[in-house]
Amino acid sequence: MFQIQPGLPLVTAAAMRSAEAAAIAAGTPALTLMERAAQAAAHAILAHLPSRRATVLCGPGNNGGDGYGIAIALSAAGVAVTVAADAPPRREPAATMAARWTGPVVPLDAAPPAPLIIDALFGIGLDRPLDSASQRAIDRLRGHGRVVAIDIVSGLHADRGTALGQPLAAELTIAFAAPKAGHLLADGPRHSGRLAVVDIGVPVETAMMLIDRPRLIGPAPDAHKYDRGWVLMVEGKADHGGASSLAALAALRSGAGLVTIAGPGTHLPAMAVMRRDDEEAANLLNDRRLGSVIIGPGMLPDTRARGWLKRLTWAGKPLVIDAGALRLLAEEPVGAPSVLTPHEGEFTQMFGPIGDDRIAAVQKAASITDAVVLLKGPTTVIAAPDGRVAINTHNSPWLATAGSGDVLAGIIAALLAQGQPLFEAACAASWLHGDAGRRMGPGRIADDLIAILPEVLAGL
Ligand SMILES: NC(=O)C1=CN([C@@H]2O[C@H](COP(=O)(O)OP(=O)(O)OC[C@H]3O[C@@H](n4cnc5c(N)ncnc54)[C@H](O)[C@@H]3O)[C@@H](O)[C@H]2O)[C@@H](O)CC1
Ligand SMILES: [K+]
Repeated sequence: MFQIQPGLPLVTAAAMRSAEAAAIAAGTPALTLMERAAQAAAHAILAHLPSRRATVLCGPGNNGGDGYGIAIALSAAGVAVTVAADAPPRREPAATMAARWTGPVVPLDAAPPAPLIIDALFGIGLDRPLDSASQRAIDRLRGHGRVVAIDIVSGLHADRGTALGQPLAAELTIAFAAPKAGHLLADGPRHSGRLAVVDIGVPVETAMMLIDRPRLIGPAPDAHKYDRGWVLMVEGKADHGGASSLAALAALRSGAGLVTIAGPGTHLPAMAVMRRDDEEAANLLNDRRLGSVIIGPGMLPDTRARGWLKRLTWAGKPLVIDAGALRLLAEEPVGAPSVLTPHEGEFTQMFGPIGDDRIAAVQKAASITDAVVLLKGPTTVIAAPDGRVAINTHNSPWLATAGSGDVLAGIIAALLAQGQPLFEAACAASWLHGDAGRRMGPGRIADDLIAILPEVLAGL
């Protein structure tokens, strides 16, 4: 039913450097790349934040070189530009670019406030906290002009998004060739402003992507309810029953044809949901029409949960393992193809502290568990054991509400039951869940997220 778009490629600093090296080896001189970058950035600046006066902060490396190139292009377009730099770059191609600039240059400590401030101090080469001269210039200009960051806000770690110092938050970031992971993680989103990606003729190859809107293909005219996916929800504790109901309903609302709840309770969250006791439900695992299983919402790590995980390992159906069931994985790894959906607390309990490098932490977890791991949070990171990584920023703080995770588990299970591969299902579900969140507002609860899902699907 869904076609998952590959998404926008995302790069680390290392991937960007090898793409650049490949472009240079294929015959494009580094100076040409810098000229293209500067032209494209100046063009974007004139289009998005036109101004008659600008200060360009130029650093010691190629990001600084881009800054000189931008200064040249903006001056040619009639903007009064002052470059602020403590010394011109010494390495090529930045040195050549800087030598072409014949306009005013002042030391960083004298950088004049201007309606437009262009931050070309450091790009993907920043490897330590901002030096004191750069930090002072940034602090002095903060609040004294609209800021455009070149490639990445100076002072953000290109791979982790963590702030190395107190960077100048930008209104617009112009990224070359591809977004960097650092734009989207940790401190990245609140410092980067709008992100404009400009083409400089450097093709990037990467196993990392920014999740994009999935495409919905309606059911075939002769589709049977089983073709639309049959999900089994292993119910949690009766007094946590709400979690299972939310997951079951979310699976139905995101397109599953049929949902069966396994457990001794009596509550049915919708007319279309069937209930079977544990023994009957275990037999369903032999039915080849059963597409996926959710285990964990509302569940305690007890004997029943352990029994189910054993059965599920043996059955081999695609699983969504969430909440209570995650805690059991340390004692009993699950052999079936799985998507694990921990929040930060659960992740830390399972794998130890996340640390600064969120992507590396999730990649490691995927490799240890041989499962797709989806780490929930303001920026969701998903990793597959084969090394693929996806980041989802299409979300909303309204998603931080009780039961929201159960809804996500239900959406993933519906997509798995429809035959989507694990990684793709997790990526698309994360986007759909985020889109529902964006349609929420004050006073809404997880039940409303489910009610919004048809609207989300209709908007695809
Ligand atoms: N990758 C590409 O294909 C292209 C990259 N370009 C630009 O090149 C940039 C990368 O250039 P570089 O590798 O020269 O790196 P940067 O310009 O980001 O900075 C590296 C320089 O800063 C120094 N440095 C690092 N951290 C510091 C700190 N905290 N305090 C003081 N000095 C510090 C380093 O020793 C080095 O001299 C990109 O971000 C982009 O702006 C563009 O010119 C176009 C092509
Ligand atoms: K920069």
